[in-house]
Amino acid sequence: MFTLPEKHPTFKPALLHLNKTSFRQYLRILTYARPYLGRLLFALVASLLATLVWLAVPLGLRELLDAVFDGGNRELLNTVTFILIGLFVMQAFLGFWGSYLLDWIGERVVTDLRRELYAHLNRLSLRFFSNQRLGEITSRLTNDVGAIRDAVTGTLSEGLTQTISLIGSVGLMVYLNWRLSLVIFVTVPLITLAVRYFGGLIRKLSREVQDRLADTTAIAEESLGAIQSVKSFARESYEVARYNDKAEELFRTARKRVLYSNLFWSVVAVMFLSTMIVIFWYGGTEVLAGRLTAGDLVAFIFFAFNIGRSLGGMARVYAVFSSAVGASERIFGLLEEVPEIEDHPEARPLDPVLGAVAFEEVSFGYGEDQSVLESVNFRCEPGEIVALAGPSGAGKTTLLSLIPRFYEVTGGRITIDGRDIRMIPQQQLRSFIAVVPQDIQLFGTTIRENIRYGRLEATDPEVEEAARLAQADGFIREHPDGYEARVGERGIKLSGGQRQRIAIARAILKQPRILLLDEATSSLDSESEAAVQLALGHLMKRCTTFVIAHRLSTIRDADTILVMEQGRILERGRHEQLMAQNGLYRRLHDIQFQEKLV
Ligand SMILES: Nc1ncnc2c1ncn2[C@@H]1O[C@H](COP(=O)(O)OP(=O)(O)OP(=O)(O)O)[C@@H](O)[C@H]1O
Repeated sequence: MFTLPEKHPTFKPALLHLNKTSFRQYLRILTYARPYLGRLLFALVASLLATLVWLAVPLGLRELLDAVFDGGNRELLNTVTFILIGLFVMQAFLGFWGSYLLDWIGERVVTDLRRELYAHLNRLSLRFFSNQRLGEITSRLTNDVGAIRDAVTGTLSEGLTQTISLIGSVGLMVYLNWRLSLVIFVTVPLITLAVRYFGGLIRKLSREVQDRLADTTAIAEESLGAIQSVKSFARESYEVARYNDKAEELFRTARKRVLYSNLFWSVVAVMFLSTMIVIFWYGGTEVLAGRLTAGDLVAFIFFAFNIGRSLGGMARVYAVFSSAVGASERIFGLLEEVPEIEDHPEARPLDPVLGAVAFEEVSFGYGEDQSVLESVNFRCEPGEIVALAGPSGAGKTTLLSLIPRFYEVTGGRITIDGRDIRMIPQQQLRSFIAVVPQDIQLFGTTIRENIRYGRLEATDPEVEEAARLAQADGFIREHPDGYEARVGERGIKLSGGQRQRIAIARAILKQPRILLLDEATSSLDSESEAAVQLALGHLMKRCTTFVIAHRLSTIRDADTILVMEQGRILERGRHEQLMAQNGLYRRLHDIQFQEKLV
Protein backbone atom coordinates (compact mmCIF):
# COMPACT_ATOMS: atom_id res chain seq x y z
CA MET A 1 0.00 0.00 0.00
CA PHE A 2 1.09 3.60 -0.53
CA THR A 3 1.01 4.57 3.09
CA LEU A 4 3.54 6.38 5.18
CA PRO A 5 5.24 4.40 7.92
CA GLU A 6 5.48 5.17 11.64
CA LYS A 7 6.60 8.68 12.14
CA HIS A 8 9.46 9.59 14.38
CA PRO A 9 10.17 13.05 15.65
CA THR A 10 13.59 14.13 14.55
CA PHE A 11 13.42 17.82 15.34
CA LYS A 12 15.66 18.57 18.24
CA PRO A 13 14.72 21.53 20.39
CA ALA A 14 17.41 24.07 19.73
CA LEU A 15 19.42 25.00 22.79
CA LEU A 16 20.08 28.62 22.60
CA HIS A 17 23.15 30.55 23.53
CA LEU A 18 23.16 34.16 22.61
CA ASN A 19 26.47 34.33 20.84
CA LYS A 20 27.87 35.14 17.45
CA THR A 21 25.89 32.36 15.84
CA SER A 22 22.62 33.63 17.19
CA PHE A 23 23.50 37.11 16.07
CA ARG A 24 24.23 35.80 12.59
CA GLN A 25 20.93 33.99 12.75
CA TYR A 26 19.23 37.25 13.64
CA LEU A 27 20.89 39.02 10.74
CA ARG A 28 19.59 36.24 8.52
CA ILE A 29 16.06 36.98 9.72
CA LEU A 30 16.64 40.60 8.90
CA THR A 31 17.63 39.78 5.34
CA TYR A 32 13.96 38.97 4.80
CA ALA A 33 13.24 42.65 5.43
CA ARG A 34 15.72 43.70 2.73
CA PRO A 35 13.11 44.15 -0.01
CA TYR A 36 11.41 46.66 2.26
CA LEU A 37 14.56 48.57 3.16
CA GLY A 38 13.12 52.00 2.30
CA ARG A 39 10.17 51.48 4.59
CA LEU A 40 12.42 50.04 7.27
CA LEU A 41 14.74 53.06 7.28
CA PHE A 42 11.78 55.41 7.32
CA ALA A 43 10.28 53.52 10.26
CA LEU A 44 13.55 53.56 12.17
CA VAL A 45 14.06 57.27 11.62
CA ALA A 46 10.47 57.98 12.70
CA SER A 47 10.89 55.86 15.85
CA LEU A 48 14.17 57.54 16.68
CA LEU A 49 12.71 61.01 16.25
CA ALA A 50 9.74 59.98 18.40
CA THR A 51 12.21 58.95 21.11
CA LEU A 52 14.11 62.21 20.90
CA VAL A 53 10.86 64.12 21.19
CA TRP A 54 9.95 62.00 24.18
CA LEU A 55 13.26 62.91 25.82
CA ALA A 56 12.50 66.59 25.31
CA VAL A 57 9.16 66.31 27.13
CA PRO A 58 10.58 66.27 30.71
CA LEU A 59 12.73 69.26 29.87
CA GLY A 60 9.60 71.10 28.72
CA LEU A 61 7.82 70.12 31.91
CA ARG A 62 10.74 71.40 33.91
CA GLU A 63 10.50 74.79 32.18
CA LEU A 64 6.77 74.81 32.75
CA LEU A 65 7.00 74.13 36.48
CA ASP A 66 9.87 76.54 37.02
CA ALA A 67 7.97 79.20 35.09
CA VAL A 68 5.14 78.88 37.58
CA PHE A 69 6.92 78.26 40.88
CA ASP A 70 10.08 80.26 40.49
CA GLY A 71 9.36 83.02 38.05
CA GLY A 72 5.56 83.34 38.15
CA ASN A 73 5.92 83.98 34.42
CA ARG A 74 2.45 83.52 32.87
CA GLU A 75 3.51 84.15 29.30
CA LEU A 76 6.24 81.55 29.51
CA LEU A 77 3.74 79.14 31.08
CA ASN A 78 1.43 79.55 28.06
CA THR A 79 4.24 79.15 25.57
CA VAL A 80 5.66 76.06 27.26
CA THR A 81 2.20 74.49 27.49
CA PHE A 82 1.72 75.11 23.80
CA ILE A 83 5.12 73.63 22.96
CA LEU A 84 4.45 70.59 25.15
CA ILE A 85 1.16 69.85 23.37
CA GLY A 86 3.05 70.23 20.09
CA LEU A 87 5.67 67.77 21.28
CA PHE A 88 3.02 65.22 22.28
CA VAL A 89 1.30 65.46 18.91
CA MET A 90 4.61 65.15 17.10
CA GLN A 91 5.60 62.19 19.25
CA ALA A 92 2.29 60.46 18.53
CA PHE A 93 2.59 61.14 14.81
CA LEU A 94 6.15 59.86 14.53
CA GLY A 95 5.41 56.95 16.85
CA PHE A 96 2.42 55.95 14.72
CA TRP A 97 4.41 55.88 11.49
CA GLY A 98 7.31 54.10 13.12
CA SER A 99 5.25 51.27 14.54
CA TYR A 100 2.75 51.02 11.68
CA LEU A 101 5.53 50.60 9.13
CA LEU A 102 7.41 48.12 11.29
CA ASP A 103 4.27 46.05 11.84
CA TRP A 104 3.67 46.16 8.11
CA ILE A 105 7.17 44.88 7.43
CA GLY A 106 6.77 42.21 10.13
CA GLU A 107 3.55 40.90 8.58
CA ARG A 108 5.09 41.03 5.10
CA VAL A 109 8.19 39.13 6.21
CA VAL A 110 6.06 36.48 7.91
CA THR A 111 3.99 36.05 4.77
CA ASP A 112 7.09 35.81 2.58
CA LEU A 113 8.71 33.33 4.94
CA ARG A 114 5.58 31.22 5.22
CA ARG A 115 5.26 31.07 1.44
CA GLU A 116 8.91 30.15 1.01
CA LEU A 117 8.72 27.51 3.70
CA TYR A 118 5.55 25.98 2.29
CA ALA A 119 6.95 25.90 -1.24
CA HIS A 120 10.10 24.29 0.13
CA LEU A 121 8.12 21.69 2.06
CA ASN A 122 6.37 20.78 -1.17
CA ARG A 123 9.72 20.22 -2.84
CA LEU A 124 10.93 17.83 -0.16
CA SER A 125 10.81 14.13 -0.90
CA LEU A 126 8.54 11.52 0.61
CA ARG A 127 11.31 10.18 2.83
CA PHE A 128 11.42 13.50 4.68
CA PHE A 129 7.72 13.36 5.48
CA SER A 130 7.83 9.78 6.54
CA ASN A 131 10.41 10.74 9.15
CA GLN A 132 8.55 13.71 10.59
CA ARG A 133 5.43 14.28 12.59
CA LEU A 134 3.08 16.48 10.63
CA GLY A 135 2.20 18.43 13.76
CA GLU A 136 5.82 19.47 14.16
CA ILE A 137 5.95 20.77 10.63
CA THR A 138 2.72 22.74 10.92
CA SER A 139 3.98 24.16 14.19
CA ARG A 140 7.02 25.50 12.31
CA LEU A 141 4.69 27.12 9.79
CA THR A 142 2.53 28.77 12.43
CA ASN A 143 4.22 29.29 15.81
CA ASP A 144 7.82 29.65 14.75
CA VAL A 145 7.11 31.91 11.83
CA GLY A 146 5.02 34.04 14.20
CA ALA A 147 7.94 34.33 16.62
CA ILE A 148 10.05 35.67 13.79
CA ARG A 149 7.54 38.41 13.08
CA ASP A 150 8.06 39.77 16.59
CA ALA A 151 11.78 39.80 15.99
CA VAL A 152 11.41 41.93 12.90
CA THR A 153 8.77 44.28 14.24
CA GLY A 154 9.85 44.52 17.84
CA THR A 155 13.51 44.04 18.37
CA LEU A 156 15.01 46.30 15.80
CA SER A 157 13.13 49.50 16.53
CA GLU A 158 12.60 48.85 20.23
CA GLY A 159 16.20 47.86 20.79
CA LEU A 160 17.38 51.00 19.06
CA THR A 161 14.93 53.46 20.57
CA GLN A 162 15.24 52.07 24.08
CA THR A 163 19.00 52.30 23.90
CA ILE A 164 18.81 55.91 22.77
CA SER A 165 16.21 56.63 25.41
CA LEU A 166 18.38 55.02 28.08
CA ILE A 167 21.54 56.86 27.12
CA GLY A 168 19.66 60.15 26.66
CA SER A 169 17.88 59.83 29.99
CA VAL A 170 21.06 58.99 31.87
CA GLY A 171 22.95 61.86 30.22
CA LEU A 172 20.22 64.39 30.97
CA MET A 173 19.92 63.17 34.54
CA VAL A 174 23.62 63.66 35.16
CA TYR A 175 23.32 67.09 33.59
CA LEU A 176 20.43 67.98 35.93
CA ASN A 177 22.02 66.71 39.16
CA TRP A 178 24.88 64.24 39.24
CA ARG A 179 24.59 63.48 42.97
CA LEU A 180 21.00 62.36 42.58
CA SER A 181 22.00 60.30 39.58
CA LEU A 182 24.18 58.17 41.80
CA VAL A 183 21.01 56.63 43.26
CA ILE A 184 20.18 55.35 39.82
CA PHE A 185 23.68 54.11 39.19
CA VAL A 186 23.49 51.94 42.29
CA THR A 187 20.09 50.44 41.58
CA VAL A 188 20.35 49.94 37.83
CA PRO A 189 23.06 47.25 38.05
CA LEU A 190 20.96 45.43 40.66
CA ILE A 191 17.92 45.50 38.40
CA THR A 192 20.09 44.37 35.50
CA LEU A 193 21.29 41.38 37.48
CA ALA A 194 17.70 40.42 38.31
CA VAL A 195 16.77 40.78 34.64
CA ARG A 196 19.63 38.57 33.57
CA TYR A 197 18.84 35.89 36.10
CA PHE A 198 15.11 35.72 35.52
CA GLY A 199 15.45 36.47 31.83
CA GLY A 200 17.56 33.33 31.30
CA LEU A 201 15.12 31.18 33.23
CA ILE A 202 12.09 32.55 31.45
CA ARG A 203 13.67 32.11 28.05
CA LYS A 204 14.49 28.51 28.74
CA LEU A 205 10.96 27.87 29.95
CA SER A 206 9.46 29.66 26.94
CA ARG A 207 11.32 27.32 24.65
CA GLU A 208 10.13 24.36 26.63
CA VAL A 209 6.57 25.64 26.36
CA GLN A 210 6.96 25.86 22.57
CA ASP A 211 8.23 22.29 22.43
CA ARG A 212 5.44 20.97 24.65
CA LEU A 213 2.93 22.86 22.52
CA ALA A 214 4.32 21.19 19.41
CA ASP A 215 3.96 17.81 21.16
CA THR A 216 0.30 18.35 21.94
CA THR A 217 -0.42 19.60 18.43
CA ALA A 218 1.33 16.57 16.95
CA ILE A 219 -0.76 14.16 19.02
CA ALA A 220 -4.01 15.94 18.15
CA GLU A 221 -3.20 15.96 14.45
CA GLU A 222 -2.14 12.36 14.48
CA SER A 223 -5.18 10.98 16.22
CA LEU A 224 -7.75 13.28 14.62
CA GLY A 225 -6.19 12.42 11.27
CA ALA A 226 -6.75 8.74 12.00
CA ILE A 227 -10.11 9.25 13.66
CA GLN A 228 -11.62 6.29 11.88
CA SER A 229 -9.06 3.91 13.36
CA VAL A 230 -9.46 5.54 16.76
CA LYS A 231 -13.18 4.95 16.62
CA SER A 232 -12.98 1.47 15.20
CA PHE A 233 -10.78 0.39 18.10
CA ALA A 234 -12.91 2.42 20.53
CA ARG A 235 -9.73 4.16 21.60
CA GLU A 236 -11.26 7.59 22.18
CA SER A 237 -10.51 7.59 25.89
CA TYR A 238 -6.99 6.27 25.24
CA GLU A 239 -6.35 9.11 22.79
CA VAL A 240 -7.90 11.65 25.15
CA ALA A 241 -5.67 10.36 27.94
CA ARG A 242 -2.61 10.57 25.69
CA TYR A 243 -3.50 14.14 24.78
CA ASN A 244 -4.27 14.99 28.41
CA ASP A 245 -0.84 13.84 29.52
CA LYS A 246 0.82 16.13 27.03
CA ALA A 247 -1.59 18.99 27.77
CA GLU A 248 -0.84 18.66 31.48
CA GLU A 249 2.88 18.62 30.77
CA LEU A 250 2.36 21.78 28.77
CA PHE A 251 0.43 23.28 31.68
CA ARG A 252 3.17 22.42 34.16
CA THR A 253 5.82 24.07 32.01
CA ALA A 254 3.61 27.07 31.27
CA ARG A 255 2.79 27.42 35.00
CA LYS A 256 6.47 27.53 35.80
CA ARG A 257 7.00 30.13 33.15
CA VAL A 258 4.22 32.41 34.40
CA LEU A 259 5.42 31.92 37.98
CA TYR A 260 8.90 33.11 37.12
CA SER A 261 7.79 35.89 34.87
CA ASN A 262 5.37 37.25 37.50
CA LEU A 263 8.02 36.93 40.18
CA PHE A 264 10.35 38.74 37.87
CA TRP A 265 8.01 41.65 37.37
CA SER A 266 7.26 41.85 41.10
CA VAL A 267 10.94 41.96 42.00
CA VAL A 268 11.63 44.56 39.34
CA ALA A 269 8.62 46.62 40.45
CA VAL A 270 9.78 46.62 44.09
CA MET A 271 13.28 47.65 43.08
CA PHE A 272 12.01 50.31 40.76
CA LEU A 273 9.51 51.84 43.17
CA SER A 274 12.06 51.81 46.01
CA THR A 275 14.40 53.71 43.73
CA MET A 276 11.67 56.24 43.07
CA ILE A 277 11.03 56.76 46.77
CA VAL A 278 14.73 57.27 47.41
CA ILE A 279 14.83 59.79 44.57
CA PHE A 280 11.86 61.62 46.08
CA TRP A 281 13.48 61.67 49.47
CA TYR A 282 16.93 62.67 48.35
CA GLY A 283 15.63 64.99 45.62
CA GLY A 284 13.38 66.67 48.22
CA THR A 285 16.45 67.23 50.40
CA GLU A 286 18.27 68.78 47.45
CA VAL A 287 15.31 71.06 46.69
CA LEU A 288 15.21 72.14 50.33
CA ALA A 289 18.97 72.84 50.20
CA GLY A 290 18.36 74.99 47.11
CA ARG A 291 20.54 72.86 44.84
CA LEU A 292 17.59 71.69 42.74
CA THR A 293 14.39 73.34 41.51
CA ALA A 294 10.99 71.63 41.65
CA GLY A 295 11.06 71.53 37.87
CA ASP A 296 14.43 69.77 37.96
CA LEU A 297 13.06 67.16 40.34
CA VAL A 298 10.01 66.44 38.21
CA ALA A 299 12.15 66.20 35.09
CA PHE A 300 14.53 63.95 36.96
CA ILE A 301 11.72 61.64 38.02
CA PHE A 302 10.50 61.48 34.44
CA PHE A 303 13.94 60.46 33.30
CA ALA A 304 14.09 57.84 36.02
CA PHE A 305 10.78 56.46 34.72
CA ASN A 306 12.22 56.54 31.23
CA ILE A 307 15.19 54.50 32.39
CA GLY A 308 12.87 51.94 33.97
CA ARG A 309 10.80 51.80 30.80
CA SER A 310 13.87 51.42 28.62
CA LEU A 311 15.29 48.65 30.77
CA GLY A 312 11.95 46.82 30.69
CA GLY A 313 11.82 47.35 26.94
CA MET A 314 15.32 46.02 26.50
CA ALA A 315 14.51 42.94 28.55
CA ARG A 316 11.52 42.37 26.29
CA VAL A 317 13.70 42.84 23.25
CA TYR A 318 16.12 40.30 24.65
CA ALA A 319 13.35 37.77 25.25
CA VAL A 320 11.81 38.28 21.80
CA PHE A 321 15.23 38.20 20.23
CA SER A 322 16.14 34.89 21.80
CA SER A 323 12.82 33.21 21.11
CA ALA A 324 13.05 34.44 17.52
CA VAL A 325 16.55 33.07 17.20
CA GLY A 326 15.35 29.71 18.57
CA ALA A 327 12.43 29.70 16.16
CA SER A 328 14.58 30.75 13.25
CA GLU A 329 17.05 27.95 13.93
CA ARG A 330 14.21 25.50 13.45
CA ILE A 331 12.83 27.28 10.40
CA PHE A 332 16.17 27.70 8.68
CA GLY A 333 16.95 24.10 9.57
CA LEU A 334 13.85 23.15 7.64
CA LEU A 335 14.70 25.47 4.77
CA GLU A 336 18.17 23.95 4.56
CA GLU A 337 16.74 20.46 4.31
CA VAL A 338 17.89 19.40 0.87
CA PRO A 339 15.28 17.63 -1.25
CA GLU A 340 16.53 14.09 -1.65
CA ILE A 341 15.40 13.92 -5.23
CA GLU A 342 16.26 16.75 -7.57
CA ASP A 343 16.38 17.10 -11.31
CA HIS A 344 19.66 16.25 -12.98
CA PRO A 345 21.09 19.36 -14.69
CA GLU A 346 20.99 17.52 -18.00
CA ALA A 347 17.53 16.03 -17.54
CA ARG A 348 15.27 16.72 -20.49
CA PRO A 349 11.70 15.76 -21.28
CA LEU A 350 10.97 12.45 -22.93
CA ASP A 351 9.17 12.88 -26.22
CA PRO A 352 7.23 10.92 -27.27
CA VAL A 353 6.42 8.81 -24.23
CA LEU A 354 5.63 5.25 -25.16
CA GLY A 355 5.75 3.58 -21.77
CA ALA A 356 8.31 0.76 -21.99
CA VAL A 357 9.66 0.25 -18.47
CA ALA A 358 12.79 -1.64 -17.49
CA PHE A 359 14.46 -2.36 -14.15
CA GLU A 360 18.17 -3.13 -14.47
CA GLU A 361 19.88 -4.60 -11.41
CA VAL A 362 17.79 -2.37 -9.20
CA SER A 363 18.42 -2.46 -5.49
CA PHE A 364 16.90 -0.27 -2.83
CA GLY A 365 16.65 0.17 0.95
CA TYR A 366 14.84 2.77 3.04
CA GLY A 367 17.72 3.01 5.48
CA GLU A 368 21.47 2.61 5.05
CA ASP A 369 21.69 -0.96 6.23
CA GLN A 370 18.26 -2.17 5.21
CA SER A 371 17.80 -3.84 1.88
CA VAL A 372 14.25 -4.01 0.58
CA LEU A 373 14.88 -4.77 -3.11
CA GLU A 374 17.84 -6.68 -4.51
CA SER A 375 18.91 -7.19 -8.11
CA VAL A 376 15.51 -6.61 -9.62
CA ASN A 377 15.54 -7.08 -13.38
CA PHE A 378 12.64 -7.01 -15.79
CA ARG A 379 11.35 -5.16 -18.81
CA CYS A 380 7.93 -4.61 -20.23
CA GLU A 381 6.65 -3.19 -23.49
CA PRO A 382 4.26 -0.26 -23.85
CA GLY A 383 0.68 -1.20 -23.02
CA GLU A 384 1.54 -4.38 -21.15
CA ILE A 385 0.08 -5.34 -17.80
CA VAL A 386 2.57 -6.37 -15.16
CA ALA A 387 1.06 -7.89 -12.04
CA LEU A 388 3.03 -8.06 -8.82
CA ALA A 389 2.27 -10.87 -6.46
CA GLY A 390 3.95 -12.12 -3.33
CA PRO A 391 3.59 -12.24 0.41
CA SER A 392 3.15 -9.11 2.50
CA GLY A 393 6.37 -7.17 2.95
CA ALA A 394 7.94 -8.66 -0.20
CA GLY A 395 8.56 -5.16 -1.58
CA LYS A 396 5.74 -4.78 -4.11
CA THR A 397 4.69 -1.30 -3.02
CA THR A 398 8.30 -0.25 -2.76
CA LEU A 399 8.98 -1.43 -6.32
CA LEU A 400 6.05 0.64 -7.63
CA SER A 401 7.09 3.74 -5.70
CA LEU A 402 10.47 3.75 -7.43
CA ILE A 403 8.96 4.25 -10.88
CA PRO A 404 7.73 7.84 -10.27
CA ARG A 405 10.98 8.40 -8.31
CA PHE A 406 9.28 8.84 -4.97
CA TYR A 407 12.51 7.29 -3.72
CA GLU A 408 15.89 7.04 -5.39
CA VAL A 409 17.26 3.61 -6.26
CA THR A 410 20.40 2.71 -4.32
CA GLY A 411 21.80 0.56 -7.10
CA GLY A 412 21.12 -0.15 -10.77
CA ARG A 413 18.71 1.92 -12.83
CA ILE A 414 15.15 2.20 -14.02
CA THR A 415 14.49 3.25 -17.59
CA ILE A 416 11.42 4.42 -19.43
CA ASP A 417 11.67 4.03 -23.22
CA GLY A 418 15.35 3.37 -22.65
CA ARG A 419 16.03 6.62 -20.74
CA ASP A 420 17.18 6.51 -17.12
CA ILE A 421 14.37 8.10 -15.13
CA ARG A 422 16.93 10.28 -13.36
CA MET A 423 17.45 12.00 -16.71
CA ILE A 424 13.77 12.91 -17.04
CA PRO A 425 12.51 16.02 -15.22
CA GLN A 426 10.42 14.92 -12.23
CA GLN A 427 7.50 17.12 -13.24
CA GLN A 428 7.27 15.41 -16.63
CA LEU A 429 7.94 11.96 -15.24
CA ARG A 430 5.07 12.25 -12.81
CA SER A 431 2.84 13.87 -15.38
CA PHE A 432 2.65 10.69 -17.42
CA ILE A 433 2.37 8.33 -14.48
CA ALA A 434 -0.90 7.93 -12.60
CA VAL A 435 -1.08 6.27 -9.22
CA VAL A 436 -4.28 4.75 -7.92
CA PRO A 437 -3.45 3.72 -4.37
CA GLN A 438 -5.53 1.66 -1.97
CA ASP A 439 -5.76 4.48 0.49
CA ILE A 440 -7.26 7.18 -1.67
CA GLN A 441 -6.80 10.70 -0.45
CA LEU A 442 -9.51 13.10 -1.48
CA PHE A 443 -9.49 16.81 -0.70
CA GLY A 444 -12.16 18.61 1.27
CA THR A 445 -13.59 20.30 -1.80
CA THR A 446 -16.20 19.42 -4.46
CA ILE A 447 -16.23 16.16 -6.35
CA ARG A 448 -15.58 18.13 -9.54
CA GLU A 449 -12.45 19.72 -8.12
CA ASN A 450 -11.30 16.37 -6.77
CA ILE A 451 -11.49 14.82 -10.21
CA ARG A 452 -9.96 17.88 -11.84
CA TYR A 453 -6.91 17.34 -9.62
CA GLY A 454 -5.81 14.91 -12.32
CA ARG A 455 -5.50 17.75 -14.86
CA LEU A 456 -6.12 21.23 -13.53
CA GLU A 457 -6.89 22.75 -16.92
CA ALA A 458 -9.57 20.17 -17.79
CA THR A 459 -12.93 21.64 -18.77
CA ASP A 460 -16.18 20.69 -17.01
CA PRO A 461 -17.32 18.40 -19.86
CA GLU A 462 -13.92 16.66 -19.75
CA VAL A 463 -14.27 16.12 -16.01
CA GLU A 464 -17.73 14.66 -16.51
CA GLU A 465 -16.59 12.44 -19.38
CA ALA A 466 -13.78 11.07 -17.19
CA ALA A 467 -16.29 10.39 -14.43
CA ARG A 468 -18.55 8.62 -16.90
CA LEU A 469 -15.72 6.39 -18.14
CA ALA A 470 -14.79 5.69 -14.52
CA GLN A 471 -18.37 4.58 -13.80
CA ALA A 472 -18.68 7.41 -11.32
CA ASP A 473 -21.07 9.70 -13.17
CA GLY A 474 -24.13 7.73 -12.02
CA PHE A 475 -23.62 7.94 -8.30
CA ILE A 476 -22.37 11.52 -8.52
CA ARG A 477 -25.55 12.61 -10.24
CA GLU A 478 -27.66 10.80 -7.67
CA HIS A 479 -26.38 13.24 -5.09
CA PRO A 480 -28.57 16.37 -4.86
CA ASP A 481 -25.52 18.61 -5.41
CA GLY A 482 -24.04 16.38 -8.13
CA TYR A 483 -20.53 17.38 -9.09
CA GLU A 484 -20.64 20.28 -6.69
CA ALA A 485 -21.15 18.01 -3.68
CA ARG A 486 -18.40 18.53 -1.13
CA VAL A 487 -16.30 15.62 -0.03
CA GLY A 488 -15.69 15.38 3.72
CA GLU A 489 -12.14 15.18 4.97
CA ARG A 490 -10.61 12.11 3.34
CA GLY A 491 -13.82 11.51 1.45
CA ILE A 492 -15.60 10.18 4.47
CA LYS A 493 -19.00 10.58 2.89
CA LEU A 494 -18.18 8.25 -0.03
CA SER A 495 -18.01 4.48 -0.01
CA GLY A 496 -14.75 2.64 -0.71
CA GLY A 497 -15.82 1.71 -4.25
CA GLN A 498 -17.00 5.24 -4.95
CA ARG A 499 -13.75 6.72 -3.75
CA GLN A 500 -11.85 4.35 -5.99
CA ARG A 501 -13.89 5.37 -8.98
CA ILE A 502 -13.22 9.05 -8.26
CA ALA A 503 -9.52 8.20 -8.12
CA ILE A 504 -9.81 6.34 -11.41
CA ALA A 505 -11.64 9.30 -12.99
CA ARG A 506 -8.76 11.49 -11.83
CA ALA A 507 -6.30 9.12 -13.46
CA ILE A 508 -8.31 8.96 -16.69
CA LEU A 509 -8.32 12.75 -16.86
CA LYS A 510 -4.57 12.74 -16.49
CA GLN A 511 -4.23 10.55 -19.60
CA PRO A 512 -1.18 8.74 -18.26
CA ARG A 513 1.15 6.44 -20.15
CA ILE A 514 1.97 4.41 -17.08
CA LEU A 515 -0.49 3.37 -14.45
CA LEU A 516 0.49 2.20 -10.97
CA LEU A 517 -2.34 0.47 -9.31
CA ASP A 518 -2.64 -0.95 -5.84
CA GLU A 519 -5.77 -3.02 -5.95
CA ALA A 520 -7.98 -2.63 -2.94
CA THR A 521 -7.84 -5.67 -0.68
CA SER A 522 -11.06 -4.77 1.06
CA SER A 523 -13.80 -6.62 -0.72
CA LEU A 524 -16.25 -4.46 -2.58
CA ASP A 525 -19.78 -5.72 -3.17
CA SER A 526 -19.98 -7.44 -6.51
CA GLU A 527 -21.82 -4.58 -8.21
CA SER A 528 -19.19 -2.08 -7.07
CA GLU A 529 -16.43 -4.45 -7.99
CA ALA A 530 -17.80 -4.87 -11.49
CA ALA A 531 -18.03 -1.10 -11.88
CA VAL A 532 -14.50 -0.57 -10.65
CA GLN A 533 -13.22 -3.29 -12.98
CA LEU A 534 -14.99 -1.69 -15.92
CA ALA A 535 -13.53 1.70 -15.04
CA LEU A 536 -10.06 0.25 -14.70
CA GLY A 537 -10.38 -1.64 -17.94
CA HIS A 538 -10.89 1.63 -19.74
CA LEU A 539 -7.88 3.22 -18.08
CA MET A 540 -5.57 0.25 -18.51
CA LYS A 541 -6.26 0.01 -22.24
CA ARG A 542 -4.06 3.04 -22.91
CA CYS A 543 -1.33 2.47 -20.35
CA THR A 544 1.51 0.27 -19.34
CA THR A 545 0.05 -0.97 -16.09
CA PHE A 546 1.74 -2.18 -12.93
CA VAL A 547 -0.69 -3.66 -10.53
CA ILE A 548 -0.30 -5.12 -7.09
CA ALA A 549 -2.80 -7.81 -7.77
CA HIS A 550 -5.35 -9.10 -5.34
CA ARG A 551 -7.97 -10.19 -7.84
CA LEU A 552 -7.88 -13.36 -9.85
CA SER A 553 -9.17 -11.57 -12.96
CA THR A 554 -6.28 -9.10 -12.89
CA ILE A 555 -3.80 -11.91 -12.52
CA ARG A 556 -5.26 -13.80 -15.45
CA ASP A 557 -5.21 -10.73 -17.69
CA ALA A 558 -1.59 -9.86 -16.89
CA ASP A 559 1.04 -10.20 -19.59
CA THR A 560 3.64 -10.89 -16.94
CA ILE A 561 3.32 -11.76 -13.30
CA LEU A 562 6.31 -10.97 -11.12
CA VAL A 563 6.28 -13.09 -8.00
CA MET A 564 8.29 -11.44 -5.28
CA GLU A 565 9.69 -12.64 -2.03
CA GLN A 566 12.01 -10.73 0.28
CA GLY A 567 12.84 -8.10 -2.27
CA ARG A 568 13.66 -10.46 -5.10
CA ILE A 569 11.78 -11.65 -8.12
CA LEU A 570 11.43 -15.34 -7.53
CA GLU A 571 9.24 -16.37 -10.43
CA ARG A 572 7.93 -14.67 -13.54
CA GLY A 573 5.62 -15.54 -16.40
CA ARG A 574 1.96 -15.77 -17.31
CA HIS A 575 -0.60 -17.32 -15.02
CA GLU A 576 -0.70 -20.72 -16.70
CA GLN A 577 3.10 -20.99 -16.84
CA LEU A 578 3.46 -20.11 -13.18
CA MET A 579 0.73 -22.52 -12.15
CA ALA A 580 2.54 -25.24 -14.06
CA GLN A 581 5.79 -24.44 -12.24
CA ASN A 582 4.18 -25.49 -9.00
CA GLY A 583 6.22 -23.01 -6.94
CA LEU A 584 5.51 -20.04 -4.66
CA TYR A 585 2.98 -18.57 -7.06
CA ARG A 586 0.93 -21.69 -7.10
CA ARG A 587 1.01 -21.92 -3.30
CA LEU A 588 -0.06 -18.28 -2.93
CA HIS A 589 -2.68 -18.70 -5.58
CA ASP A 590 -4.16 -21.75 -4.03
CA ILE A 591 -4.36 -20.12 -0.60
CA GLN A 592 -5.75 -16.84 -1.85
CA PHE A 593 -8.18 -17.99 -4.47
CA GLN A 594 -9.21 -21.37 -3.13
CA GLU A 595 -12.73 -20.26 -2.40
CA LYS A 596 -13.15 -18.64 -5.78
CA LEU A 597 -11.93 -21.68 -7.62
CA VAL A 598 -14.37 -24.10 -6.13
N1 LIG B 1 8.59 4.21 4.12
C1 LIG B 1 9.25 3.14 4.59
N2 LIG B 1 10.30 3.29 5.40
C2 LIG B 1 10.99 2.22 5.86
N3 LIG B 1 10.68 0.96 5.58
C3 LIG B 1 9.64 0.73 4.76
C4 LIG B 1 8.85 1.80 4.24
N4 LIG B 1 7.88 1.27 3.46
C5 LIG B 1 8.04 -0.08 3.51
N5 LIG B 1 9.09 -0.40 4.28
C6 LIG B 1 9.62 -1.77 4.52
O1 LIG B 1 9.97 -2.31 3.28
C7 LIG B 1 9.58 -3.66 3.18
C8 LIG B 1 8.74 -3.89 1.94
O2 LIG B 1 7.52 -3.20 2.12
P1 LIG B 1 6.43 -3.04 0.97
O3 LIG B 1 5.37 -2.15 1.50
O4 LIG B 1 7.10 -2.64 -0.27
O5 LIG B 1 5.90 -4.52 0.84
P2 LIG B 1 4.62 -5.06 0.07
O6 LIG B 1 5.07 -6.26 -0.65
O7 LIG B 1 3.99 -3.97 -0.71
O8 LIG B 1 3.69 -5.46 1.29
P3 LIG B 1 2.08 -5.33 1.39
O9 LIG B 1 1.51 -6.23 0.37
O10 LIG B 1 1.82 -5.82 2.78
O11 LIG B 1 1.76 -3.89 1.20
C9 LIG B 1 8.89 -4.01 4.46
O12 LIG B 1 9.80 -4.70 5.26
C10 LIG B 1 8.55 -2.67 5.08
O13 LIG B 1 8.67 -2.74 6.46
